[in-house]
Amino acid sequence: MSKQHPIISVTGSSGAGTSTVKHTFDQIFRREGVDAVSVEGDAFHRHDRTAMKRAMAEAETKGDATFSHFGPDANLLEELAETFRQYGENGGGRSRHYVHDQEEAAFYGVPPGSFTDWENFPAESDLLFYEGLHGAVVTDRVDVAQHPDLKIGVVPVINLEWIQKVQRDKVARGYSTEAVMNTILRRMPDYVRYICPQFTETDINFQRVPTVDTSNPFVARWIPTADESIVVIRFRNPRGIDFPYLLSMIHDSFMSRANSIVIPGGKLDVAMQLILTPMILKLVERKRRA
Ligand SMILES: Nc1ncnc2c1ncn2[C@@H]1O[C@H](COP(=O)(O)OP(=O)(O)OP(=O)(O)O)[C@@H](O)[C@H]1O
Ligand SMILES: O=C(CO)[C@H](O)[C@H](O)COP(=O)(O)O
Repeated sequence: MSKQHPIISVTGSSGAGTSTVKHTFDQIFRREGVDAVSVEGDAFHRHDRTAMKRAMAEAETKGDATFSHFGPDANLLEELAETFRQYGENGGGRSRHYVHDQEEAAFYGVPPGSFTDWENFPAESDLLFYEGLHGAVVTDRVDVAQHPDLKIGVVPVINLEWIQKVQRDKVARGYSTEAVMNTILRRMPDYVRYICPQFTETDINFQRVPTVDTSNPFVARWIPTADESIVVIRFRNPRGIDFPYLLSMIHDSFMSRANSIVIPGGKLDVAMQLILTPMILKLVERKRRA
């Protein structure tokens, strides 16, 4: 945590919607004139796609069929924690991009499945914004969660998360349903051990819940729309959250617990703006005063 160089982390599983939520943050940053350095969690994968396949095959020869991108050994979590620590100390650090598909390859100029070179952060920025798998992770070797000043969880209920992953991986990344199912199965132990526990570390969780039948996510032909879902927003510490204001601004919202508000799916963007803008401004004002 740092007054001078604050960090916001948005954490979610693969397909949860963290990249989508980044657009909402980008809008807030642009509108409020906040200069944010962006870090994608995939930049801290340990291996490129070819090396990852090799590492998975090697693990399998040793009887481990669950080596995955969700776990600590497939990622540079120490480096991620060190990047957060360094940014908090002096605003410095570096990142890179993991290129998933042809479109990104055309943009970054390196083939799908590879990394761009590491690049240093610009000399001046207002805050660091992380979006990815491990923004609030704690393992026996590393504590990433201690660094961000604001931690957000993006956590659709699991059937919906799988539908989002299957559709995105098939349409945008060219994988078959079978291949995505195998990835989900491989990652399950790490999902339980390293992804889920993060959502007790986060300050606010946004959990999208479909209101249509998603009981077999592997045959769904489209992602339930905003109108076909509700969102549960849960605050770890509800003190200081102006619930009457949120309830009055978000039509058809209601409190389901003392620290949780439920909103119609179509109001997610406006709810995020109402909730997050004052929090972001507080961090930036604290920085400018420090
Ligand atoms: N609130 C939402 N409503 C409808 N569709 C959504 C929503 N959030 C995400 N999606 C869809 O789900 C898919 C996955 O979302 P996204 O790419 O943002 O996930 P991600 O968490 O960034 O995944 P990864 O870490 O694997 O890149 C996309 O097709 C996206 O359009
Ligand atoms: O979404 C992911 C993690 O957030 C991807 O599964 C990971 O980045 C590896 O990608 P690929 O399987 O396309 O090489």
